Amino acid sequence: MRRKARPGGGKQLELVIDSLGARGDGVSEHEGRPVYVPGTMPGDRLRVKLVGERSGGFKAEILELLEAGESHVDAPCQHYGVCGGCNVQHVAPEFYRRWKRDIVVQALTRKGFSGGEVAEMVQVAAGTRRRAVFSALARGKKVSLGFHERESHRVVDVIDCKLLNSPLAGMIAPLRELLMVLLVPEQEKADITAISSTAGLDILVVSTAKLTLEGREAITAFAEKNSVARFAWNRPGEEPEPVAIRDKPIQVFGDIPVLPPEGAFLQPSAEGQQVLTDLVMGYLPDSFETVADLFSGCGTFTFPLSKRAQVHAVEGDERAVMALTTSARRNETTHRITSDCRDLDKDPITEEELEGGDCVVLDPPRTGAREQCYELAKSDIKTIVYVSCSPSTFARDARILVEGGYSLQEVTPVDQFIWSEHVELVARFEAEYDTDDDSADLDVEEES
Ligand SMILES: C[S@@+](CC[C@H](N)C(=O)[O-])C[C@H]1O[C@@H](n2cnc3c(N)ncnc32)[C@H](O)[C@@H]1O
Repeated sequence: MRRKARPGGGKQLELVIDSLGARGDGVSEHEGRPVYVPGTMPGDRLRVKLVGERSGGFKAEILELLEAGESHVDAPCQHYGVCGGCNVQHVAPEFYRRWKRDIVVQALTRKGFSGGEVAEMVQVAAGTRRRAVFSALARGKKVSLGFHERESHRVVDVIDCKLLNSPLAGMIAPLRELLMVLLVPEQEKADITAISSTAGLDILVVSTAKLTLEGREAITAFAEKNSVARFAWNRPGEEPEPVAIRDKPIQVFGDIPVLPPEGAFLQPSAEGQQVLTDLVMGYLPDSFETVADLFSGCGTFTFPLSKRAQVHAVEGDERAVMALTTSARRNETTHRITSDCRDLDKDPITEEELEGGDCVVLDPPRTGAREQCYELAKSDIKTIVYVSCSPSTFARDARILVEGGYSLQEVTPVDQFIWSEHVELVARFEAEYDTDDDSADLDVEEES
């Protein structure tokens, strides 16, 4: 039988890296096509092997680093190069800051913006991650617990992770021990969302493994020993079952305590949450009466916003809306909070529903908020603050808003996903002066 030809042919060559691509790989050129080499930097001289195709070019692996570029530094983590979590730990801090900010600038210039709107990037420190999703896999008598290798289903057995805060980092070894009881008998796998809260860890395991009596007892003992507030088990397609509840894993938004559902979306670090909240608050006008908080989650921005105005929070996850409304009912906020569970892609808040509102804050998932932005573009909302975790879908949506008569005033990149190619941002749009508006004409005449 003939063996399938390997893309790139396994060919070996020597090259020099020219730039760092948007996915964090060094980029060079071979036969007029780009060559992407993970773990490399501009100025690196290397011997590589072509191992596949990517984006009209080649993927390559390093065989030997012959000479390192001046911004190529040693990665601080022992799992670097294998773990898919952090692919740019080899980049010197100053180069890293410029490269990450530039990802935002380039996404905007591709959509016809000048890029001059982009402010300096705000960085969150390593060692602060309070929410992480781990993978676990039983093989024989062992369980690997950590993160996926890059572009692979293999799990890197993480000993030490530089991103995690100390409660999460300290949980890895005991959790691995526990998973031996839970996953080894059936040789199962699991996804584990772990969140640190003021009351202790909040852990959700999603797995098809059957939970035995021995497993339940092991979870209870683990929870007692490791300051776990809540430990829930979730078979896919079923509701999460709380197996051990020792306390309420409360999160605080503004100064309002909220009890999120198991495995809830939260900003990955408390520090990042504060940075984003401060930017959102700072981009809103000094005084306004109403604001819609779209894609509100459990109320990260809703509660701080409620100190300044009446808030209407809209979110697609029913359990998150429940957490938000329960907390709004229990805790006095200065202004009223209303909420709605709604799919904003299929059923965006319409131009008519937005009528008379002052401001909108939106924080969609990576796919952006195209349908919602078409409605916003037609509305008479004065200020829109857009929080995004994807510069490219943000730039697409920004173009919709600008074509609808908004101006993009400022964009601040935020680095919460440290040592990865992911970058977040907060942006402010203002409604442009409408010359067809008679009342606006009148105001100008009266002033002059
Ligand atoms: C990036 S998170 C932001 C959540 C919140 N603003 C925060 O900072 O914690 C995006 C939120 O959008 C929600 N979501 C995703 N798709 C949605 C949709 N089509 N309609 C409404 N909400 C959606 C998710 O459940 C998630 O809570």
